[in-house]
Amino acid sequence: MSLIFLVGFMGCGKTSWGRKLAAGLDFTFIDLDHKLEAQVGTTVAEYFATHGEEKFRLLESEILKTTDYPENTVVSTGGGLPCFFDNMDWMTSHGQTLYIQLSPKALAHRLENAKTPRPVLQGKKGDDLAEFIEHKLAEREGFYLKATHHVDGMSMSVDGLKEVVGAI
Ligand SMILES: Nc1ncnc2c1ncn2[C@@H]1O[C@H](COP(=O)(O)OP(=O)(O)O)[C@@H](O)[C@H]1O
Ligand SMILES: O=C(O)C1=C[C@@H](OP(=O)(O)O)[C@@H](O)[C@H](O)C1
Ligand SMILES: [Mg+2]
Repeated sequence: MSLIFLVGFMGCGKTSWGRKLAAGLDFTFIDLDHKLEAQVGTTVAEYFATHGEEKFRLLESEILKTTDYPENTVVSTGGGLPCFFDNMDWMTSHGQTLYIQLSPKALAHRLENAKTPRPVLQGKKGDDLAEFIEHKLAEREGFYLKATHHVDGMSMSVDGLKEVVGAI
């Protein structure tokens, strides 16, 4: 049973790399935000707006822990998931965890241009966004660093990721 959880800040590439890595390994791909959206029938942003962050955190944790994962699966998590409850410990005890590390500057650049709205960012732009990311990443990175493997988000490739997974 190989279960690989991708963790990291919003915009580091968990969803896009997760899909590519799963295809490269011939694994199943699950994005927990997509799973939540399918379950509640709205987008993450709409769910936040209607029910608030606290309910979202409870639901994403429940989905993480109750999903019936197929044998070989790459799981992309939401950027906040490792930082709530015992979610990070749960992932490290149920599979391998891989932190996609990116600088606040690179994250700000991606999130400024991202199509999917991130409610946690509250529509921030420019310097406000950059400052917010720096603080939020500092707050969250201790959780991400608990991951068993760390990869540089700027110099990633599917083959490089496969090598890391092979080593696992
Ligand atoms: N390797 C990359 N280089 C540049 N931009 C990227 C790369 N991977 C993802 N992006 C962009 O960054 C944004 C966030 O990617 P996504 O996979 O949704 O990240 P996450 O799931 O970690 O929030 C998207 O707009 C995507 O197009
Ligand atoms: O960092 C966060 O708190 C969040 C990250 C999002 O996922 P991505 O990291 O895939 O953007 C999504 O779960 C939600 O908007 C909250
Ligand atoms: Mg994502």
